[in-house]
Amino acid sequence: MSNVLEEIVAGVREDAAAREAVRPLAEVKAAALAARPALDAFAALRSPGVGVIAEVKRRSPSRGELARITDPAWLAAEYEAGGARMISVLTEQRRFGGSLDDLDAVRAAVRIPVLRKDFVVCTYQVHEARAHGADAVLLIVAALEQNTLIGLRERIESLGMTALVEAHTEDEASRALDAGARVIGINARNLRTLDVDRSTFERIAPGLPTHVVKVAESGVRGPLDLIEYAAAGADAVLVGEGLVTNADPRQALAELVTAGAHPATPRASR
Ligand SMILES: O=C(O)c1ccccc1NCC(=O)[C@H](O)[C@H](O)COP(=O)(O)O
Repeated sequence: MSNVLEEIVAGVREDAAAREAVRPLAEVKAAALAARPALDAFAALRSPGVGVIAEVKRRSPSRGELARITDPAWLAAEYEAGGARMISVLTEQRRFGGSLDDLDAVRAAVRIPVLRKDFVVCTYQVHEARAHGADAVLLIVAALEQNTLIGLRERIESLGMTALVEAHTEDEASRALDAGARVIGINARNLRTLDVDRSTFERIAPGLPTHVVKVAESGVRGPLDLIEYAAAGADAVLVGEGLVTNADPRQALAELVTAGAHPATPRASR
């Protein structure tokens, strides 16, 4: 694990333990079972065109403060109106400024699937995601032992949600496949240097089987970046900074969606 990832995960474990001390697992499990059934994020990502997963992202280790998001529900509704396939909500608090309150607000504001984007390392967080209305949950291969990765993926899917399994290298992509992932994100952000290298996707994605949904994560700042990822086989892109720093996120999103639906993109008619 890189140092940044290790530090983030250590904080996440402490915070999850603190929440569990207040609201025990049994209670969260009951709330997850009582929640409205999860929407089918897998189907949403497989529909024609290159989909956009639009992220609610306040700040990050690599870029510091990105945007003062005072109303995540408004932002998510703008994303939905612009044509987003799914909303990604960063719920990690210490380094990204997110929270489960953001997840609640976004869930209540949109009809499309919502992803809990966090550093998920235990089953408590998975049940918590469902209890707060998430339809999909991110799992980062680099943060997890293989048996834990398999267990968490199975738990996510047993609750009707979709696991987006994130890889940064060929080895991690093959671990994601071995763990049974149906949706694999290739993140172009190197977790040691935090630099973004979009060629990571074109290096790794062609090695993945066609039945796997491929999500290109990080580094999309405009339609040309989406087109580049689409040419390399992306089914969807995950975009944070390029949207939250734009004065008109709905318009910025709509421009990406238009590019993703263009007949020249490989997925436009699929
Ligand atoms: O964004 C970071 O600095 C970061 C650092 C360490 C671990 C994860 C990090 N980001 C999470 C993400 O994967 C991005 O938020 C997501 O892919 C969107 O990226 P971007 O469009 O470049 O904001």
